[in-house]
Amino acid sequence: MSLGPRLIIALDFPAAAPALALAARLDPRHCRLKVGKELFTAAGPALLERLQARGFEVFLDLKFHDIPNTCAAACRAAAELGVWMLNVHASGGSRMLDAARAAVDAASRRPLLIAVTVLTSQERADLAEIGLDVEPAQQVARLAALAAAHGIDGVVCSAREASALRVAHGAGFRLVTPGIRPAGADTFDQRRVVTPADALAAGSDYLVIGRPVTAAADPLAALTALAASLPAEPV
Ligand SMILES: O=C(O)c1cc(=O)[nH]c(=O)n1[C@@H]1O[C@H](COP(=O)(O)O)[C@@H](O)[C@H]1O
Repeated sequence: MSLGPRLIIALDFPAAAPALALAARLDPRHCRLKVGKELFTAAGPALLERLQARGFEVFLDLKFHDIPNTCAAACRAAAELGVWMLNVHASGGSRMLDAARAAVDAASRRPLLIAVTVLTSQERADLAEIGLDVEPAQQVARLAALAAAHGIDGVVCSAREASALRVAHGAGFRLVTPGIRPAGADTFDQRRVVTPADALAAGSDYLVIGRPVTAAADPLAALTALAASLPAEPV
């Protein structure tokens, strides 16, 4: 099974213009694009249409987390935008996951439905603060098992957890890993970071990369260097 381009560039921009400007320098054969809360709130579905018209597959990262009915309706609306992938929070629980899955299953072009486990910006102390006295890896394993049991296509996690999840859930379970940082790069607010090559070696299917590319003085050069640090795309 070909997974297509493994790199997903996070277009975390405040408006359509800088996002389109970067997309114009990228090749849909080499990467996919992620549109998240900031850009989608600012630019809306029209931007998705423009990116998709340029041949990009889009991960719409709105991390829905709500009562089952509301979450399912949001997933239905997102699927109608023709996106390749969308996500919900696994911690919304099994009834929410079932409702989200039923909504995407009914779509004419079914997107991949991915569940966010523990945000890559969180470490043990962040979980303790919200009443979870566990290591992130343990909570990720729990939430991934819940997602898998409810027919979700995969999870967002740190690549630190990827090898254990690959063993637990097998080859078809998509592992989407943000918190990717080339060695020595600024981690910013991320905590569970992994280098691009280590993330792939650990079994990540897709590497989500934002600021190491988008905040670089020359984003294209940063992306080229990053891609060069990886083994050739498997086909
Ligand atoms: O769902 C996501 O994409 C996501 C989940 C997560 O646990 N951590 C995480 O960083 N993300 C997103 O991945 C991107 C990472 O961006 P950088 O930290 O700039 O590389 C951001 O757009 C985040 O919203």
